[in-house]
Amino acid sequence: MPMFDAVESTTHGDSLEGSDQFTGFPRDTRDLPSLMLSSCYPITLRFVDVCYRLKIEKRQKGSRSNIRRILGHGPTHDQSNQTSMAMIQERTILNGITGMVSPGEILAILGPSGSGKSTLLNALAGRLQGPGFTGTILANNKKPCKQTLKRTGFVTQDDVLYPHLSVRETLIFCSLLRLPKSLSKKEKTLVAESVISELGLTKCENTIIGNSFIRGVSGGERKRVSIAHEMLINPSLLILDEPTSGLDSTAAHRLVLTLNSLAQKGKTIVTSMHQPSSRVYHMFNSVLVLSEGRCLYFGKGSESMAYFESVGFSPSFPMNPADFLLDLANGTYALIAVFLSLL
Ligand SMILES: Nc1ncnc2c1ncn2[C@@H]1O[C@H](COP(=O)(O)OP(=O)(O)OP(=O)(O)O)[C@@H](O)[C@H]1O
Repeated sequence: MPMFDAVESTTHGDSLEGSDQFTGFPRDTRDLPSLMLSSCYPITLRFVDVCYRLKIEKRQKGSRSNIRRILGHGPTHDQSNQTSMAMIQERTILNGITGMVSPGEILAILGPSGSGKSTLLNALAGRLQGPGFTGTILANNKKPCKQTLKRTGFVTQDDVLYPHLSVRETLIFCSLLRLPKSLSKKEKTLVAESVISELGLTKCENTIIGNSFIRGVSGGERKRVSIAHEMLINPSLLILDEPTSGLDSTAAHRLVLTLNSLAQKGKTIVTSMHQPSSRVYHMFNSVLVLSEGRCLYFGKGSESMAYFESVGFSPSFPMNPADFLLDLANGTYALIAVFLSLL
């Protein structure tokens, strides 16, 4: 891809000649803003057999005594003995998830609530550790190193932004905090301004963020600010947890168009999504459908319907592929349980 020309020679290395180790920004910052959004170090992300198991304490009679404790009526001796009879149960949150996504592509993780989307995104971002986590995650065929993790932007479901700052103040403030010391204050401000323009936030740059008590930017603009916040570090891999939740179909479409334009610039994008419209669905290069922690489908979004038709599942009338996949993942079709048990 032409936009990778600047880094082609270091495709699998972790040193970017002539650029900052932290951000991949060019050291020569004369044309910093435009360069920062157009060049990035390509990351191909592969994940193989990702599993996550949790040990969960299942209390047999504890819930009642817990309520009594909250209400200030401490448990009796007998009840406290019952509480201690807790059973440890193992729960599988992710079960053998495999897939990959390349620079320039959007991988969408679809699935009903509780199917493991956020857990998988956390795993891909290197935020999931502990004995319950197994499997392999590779960035450019290597275990992600510190530099790769620094080039990973993670937009969480619940963004934490300062309600009293304007969009512009928020991004300049974050830019001053997050960008390396090698850049001057003026350069950091330029980076923030360029991100504001890239994310289509110019119109509301002087509006305060706000919260449920103070009126501020709209829900869609707020999501864009969260993405802009991560864009400040010029990530090669951008992971987003439900970036369209709470948005209407048009705002969601606009936001995914923005993600698409970021992907076109060579970024690798992984996003979870609850209920994409069909026009949003068609913008995904690949789709991974989760159902109770298992992978129901991984492949091109455009081929999912043909695949399910080939194994005996097809809707009785034309419908949005995303709705159909979610119906399948929710077990709406009786035979899907049998199909899942064969996976
Ligand atoms: N640390 C934890 N302790 C107990 N249960 C957990 C933990 N982490 C995840 N889970 C459970 O794992 C399941 C998957 O959670 P996850 O947040 O990944 O789902 P999700 O698909 O992102 O859901 P949503 O769309 O509602 O955000 C849920 O049932 C959740 O309760």
